Amino acid sequence: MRTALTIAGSDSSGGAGIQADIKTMITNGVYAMSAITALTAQNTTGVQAILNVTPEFLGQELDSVFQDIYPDAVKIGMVSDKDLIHVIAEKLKQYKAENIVVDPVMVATSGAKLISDDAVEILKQELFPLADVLTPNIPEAEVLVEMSVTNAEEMIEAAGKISETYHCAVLCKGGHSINDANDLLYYDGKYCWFEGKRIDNPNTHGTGCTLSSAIASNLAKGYDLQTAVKRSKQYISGALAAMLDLGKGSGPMDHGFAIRNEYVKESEK
Ligand SMILES: Nc1ncnc2c1ncn2[C@@H]1O[C@H](COP(=O)(O)OP(=O)(O)OP(=O)(O)O)[C@@H](O)[C@H]1O
Ligand SMILES: Cc1ncc(COP(=O)(O)O)c(N)n1
Repeated sequence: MRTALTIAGSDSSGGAGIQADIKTMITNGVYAMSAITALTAQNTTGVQAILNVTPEFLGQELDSVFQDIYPDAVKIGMVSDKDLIHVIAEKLKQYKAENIVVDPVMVATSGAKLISDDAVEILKQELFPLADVLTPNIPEAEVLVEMSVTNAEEMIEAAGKISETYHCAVLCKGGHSINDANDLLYYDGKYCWFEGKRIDNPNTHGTGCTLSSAIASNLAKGYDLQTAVKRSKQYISGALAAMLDLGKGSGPMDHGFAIRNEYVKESEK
């Protein structure tokens, strides 16, 4: 069986972070492992508290995983502290990790800041150059290129700049755009769109985590990047269309859709 590792924060409400990643990896047909960067006390209305693990402990988690069950792909989500980012970069290099998907998580759907200001710089310097694909949403792309992104042309320009700077593919996600939910993949100086109809569902807690984990799972299974993104877009659309409505704020998605319909059987092929 192919294997995937998520390096991310725990979300006590189960909608985002490690919990979303593991649900996604299972339903996308890979064995899921985790190295937790932080515990969050969080729900659909906000993030109430964050407790980072120590850099030493994160290093031990990564040693435990890499020295035993080597992951076929690695997804990196919330890492709020620069020393933690440093450890991740060192370990990914030491173990020659492959198929690295970096979701540059900055702000939660609920508005809470999930990364310290000085950590963004270290993320750019140390982790982005190791990534095979970066998956910023529009506000994150704006921070990374210091320009506003309000239409398709600006998405192409921003993704192109990020791709050229860090020498990796960039998937600029369109969930925050006004009209459709079209995502743009920029790689090797080319780009292509993955079109999605906007689903009228306010419960989008964890969409970014889910998409990046689905991409990592599909890369782990040996799909090329374009196919991995295509399958992952299909997965996130299915999870949103299931219209789960839990909690008082922007609720989580229903990964069970994949078990109830043919997605799981299909993903095992
Ligand atoms: N209402 C929607 N209808 C259809 N697809 C959506 C919708 N909202 C988000 N998506 C899709 O979900 C994926 C994640 O995109 P989004 O821009 O929401 O990322 P994000 O902001 O990082 O997510 P998060 O909510 O975890 O922070 C993309 O494929 C995007 O197109
Ligand atoms: C632990 C953790 N990781 C990532 C997110 C971002 O997800 P979202 O923007 O959907 O809240 C989050 N809220 N919590």
